[in-house]
Amino acid sequence: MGGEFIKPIAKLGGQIRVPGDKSISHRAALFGGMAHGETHVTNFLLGQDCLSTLRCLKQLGVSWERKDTEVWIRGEGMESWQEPADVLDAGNSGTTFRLMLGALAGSPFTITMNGDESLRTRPMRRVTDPLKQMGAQIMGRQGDNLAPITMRGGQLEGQAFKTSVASAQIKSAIILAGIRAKGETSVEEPLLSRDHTERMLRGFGVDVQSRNTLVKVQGGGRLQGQGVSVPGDISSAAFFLVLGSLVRQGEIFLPNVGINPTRTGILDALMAMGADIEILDEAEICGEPRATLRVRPAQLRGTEISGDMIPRLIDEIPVLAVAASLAEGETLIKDAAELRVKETDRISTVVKGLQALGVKAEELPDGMRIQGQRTLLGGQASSLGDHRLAMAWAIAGLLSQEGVSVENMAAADVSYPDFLTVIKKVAG
Ligand SMILES: O=C(O)C1=C[C@@H](OP(=O)(O)O)[C@@H](O)[C@H](O)C1
Ligand SMILES: C=C(OP(=O)(O)O)C(=O)O
Repeated sequence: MGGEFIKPIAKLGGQIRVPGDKSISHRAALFGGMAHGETHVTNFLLGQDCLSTLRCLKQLGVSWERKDTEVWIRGEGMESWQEPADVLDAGNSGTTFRLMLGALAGSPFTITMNGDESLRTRPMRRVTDPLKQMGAQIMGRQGDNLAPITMRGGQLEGQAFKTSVASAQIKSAIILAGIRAKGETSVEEPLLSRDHTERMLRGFGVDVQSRNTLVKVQGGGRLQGQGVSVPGDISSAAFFLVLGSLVRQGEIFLPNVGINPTRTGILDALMAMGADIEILDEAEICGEPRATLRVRPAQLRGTEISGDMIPRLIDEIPVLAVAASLAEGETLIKDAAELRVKETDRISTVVKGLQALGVKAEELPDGMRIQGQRTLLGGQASSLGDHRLAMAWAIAGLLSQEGVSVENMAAADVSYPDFLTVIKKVAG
């Protein structure tokens, strides 16, 4: 197997400015396209996923301009959206697919949404069912569950939904449809998922009520264009939090990282494992808290990660599993069956990848068990086209004894286009 060879490092230092938050960038672009007036986004993530959202908006007739990480969207309201002449392609992005469906459910025309090979295997009934109940007509493969999915939107009726999984994509799709529905729409989830939609919609002038796991919105709301300053992505910072904790020497500063409490499970988990992470210079801008994170090496110990912690660190589990491999004792991750429906089945792919690197890891139906060890030998690993795996295996390489060759490292472009450049700089 070829791949990108990532060699071990013993020390590192300095400052790493991680790119803009993926969830917040998607929402800034989409809400800007739904709004009236200009939305100016700074620190927009140039990952493939967020570029897919921008492309879909263009196909609907929304005009925007981008210069590096700044985006200007000239919204004319959802009423101005036009039936696209071609299929809307969400690429690898579940967020683009599900949030777009929700936003378009009130549009009186027909769209077809599709995605790449991975996205075409991911479950969509979790959003098509509620949107159908609200009044949209939807057809897709395997009982309207798999892309390509065709929808004819129209008059929607507000409804009260209870979801069986904690998912910000389901919650957001329903709320976005609810803005265009008659009456009240509410979503209650079993555990609190990330709340960027609720926070940002309030900034755009929509009256979104939320209490614990219940969110309500009244139909007929109007979005007003806004300035959105996107914080750095804590899901991207996670790779350096793990690296900085387990490297032998050095200190890293990560400025302007989003620390919304629905996203900081990774900080709680690493600190429970004994990590030396300090949160400095806290500030709140555009309704989203952010801070500088300082990380220093520490002896990590195994822990249990389960329950309401899971939605707060769901995308960080691949790199957390690498941390667990080098912690003292066992780490148990459970209640995380959602990992099976991400870009890959991340329970199976993470466990198999760790095993290939010589780690004792075991797959569980809803998680994994990992035996920590003193050293990680290294070897070969593949991203299997999953961006989070590509980056987790690169971190394993930097922390290994003999290096790791990562097949299809380019998958990282989905959420962190400069990752390899940063790693090479860090590795000297
Ligand atoms: O709403 C979002 O921006 C996201 C929600 C999560 O997915 P689910 O809603 O499927 O849990 C997360 O895994 C994904 O990376 C981004
Ligand atoms: C699951 C992810 O994203 P999405 O669902 O948008 O494809 C992710 O970024 O890890």
